[in-house]
Amino acid sequence: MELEIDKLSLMIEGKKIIEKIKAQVFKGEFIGLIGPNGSGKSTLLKTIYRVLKPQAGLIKLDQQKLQDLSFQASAKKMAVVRQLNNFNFDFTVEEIVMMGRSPHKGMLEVESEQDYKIIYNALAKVNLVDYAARSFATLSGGEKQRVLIARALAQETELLILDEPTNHLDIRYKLQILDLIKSLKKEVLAAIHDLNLAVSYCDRIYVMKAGKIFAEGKPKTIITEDLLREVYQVEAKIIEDPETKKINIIYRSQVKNDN
Ligand SMILES: Nc1ncnc2c1ncn2[C@@H]1O[C@H](COP(=O)(O)OP(=O)(O)OP(=O)(O)O)[C@@H](O)[C@H]1O
Repeated sequence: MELEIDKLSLMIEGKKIIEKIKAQVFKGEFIGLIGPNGSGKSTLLKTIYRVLKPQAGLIKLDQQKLQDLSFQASAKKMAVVRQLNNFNFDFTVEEIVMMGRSPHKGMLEVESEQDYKIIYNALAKVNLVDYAARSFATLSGGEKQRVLIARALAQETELLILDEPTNHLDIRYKLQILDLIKSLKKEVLAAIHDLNLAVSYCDRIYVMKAGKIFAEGKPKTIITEDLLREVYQVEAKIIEDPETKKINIIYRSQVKNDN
C-alpha cells in the first residue's frame, strides 16, 4: 500500500490549518509526523482518514483517489487509532474490537468463527484477552488505548494511521506497542509527540510547523539541535547510542537544578 498526499490544504472558518502538504508513505515504511502543539498533525491525519474534507489537494491510496473510494472500501485499506477523547460508550472490549471487522462484512452479516479468531488474535497481541468481557468505559486510559489498537489490527488493513498511539501508555507498553506495530511490517503514518520514540521507530519523519511541512527526512539527518530550537524552541543535545547507533535527544532544562 502506498499513500500519497499532494498539495493538501484545509481552512476552518477562514483560517489556514494545513497548507499545501506534500507527503508520501511508501511500501513498508513507518513514517512519523512530529511538530509542536497546534502545528496541524491531527488535522492532516483527520483529512486522510476522511473526518475532514480538504479544500484543495489530493490523497491517493495505491494510485486511487481517496474521494473515488467508498468509506467501506477505504476502511478496508486503512485503519485509524485516534487520540482518546470522549470514547466512553457502553460496549464490551470484545464488541469494540469486533467493530474492526465491520468494513469486511455486509449489513446483516453475523460474526463468523473467523472474525472471532481474528479479534482474539488482536487482543492477544495487546495482552488483553482476559479483558474481553469488560466494559470499555471502566478501563484505564492505557487499557483503552490498547483496545483501540486491537480494533485497528482486527481491521486487517495494510495502512495504519495513528494519532498519538502511545500517549496514555506506560513506558513498557509504549515500547511493546511500537515494537508490535513495527513488527507487522505494515505501512504506518503516526503522529508522535515523544521525539525519542519517533527517532527510534520511524524510517522517515515529517516535521510540521504552523500547518506546513517544515522538514522531511531520515531521523538521523533531520533531527538536529538547530531544528529542535527552531521548531520547538528548546535547547537539547543529540547523542548517538553506541549500541544501536540511533540518536537520542537529551533536553536541557531552562531552570538550574542540581538533582
Ligand atoms: N474545528 C476547528 N476550529 C478552529 N480551529 C481548529 C479546529 N480544529 C483545529 N483547529 C486549529 O488548528 C490548529 C491545528 O490543530 P491540530 O489539532 O491539527 O494540531 P496538532 O499538531 O495535532 O496539535 P497537538 O500536538 O496539540 O495535538 C490548531 O491551532 C487548532 O486550534
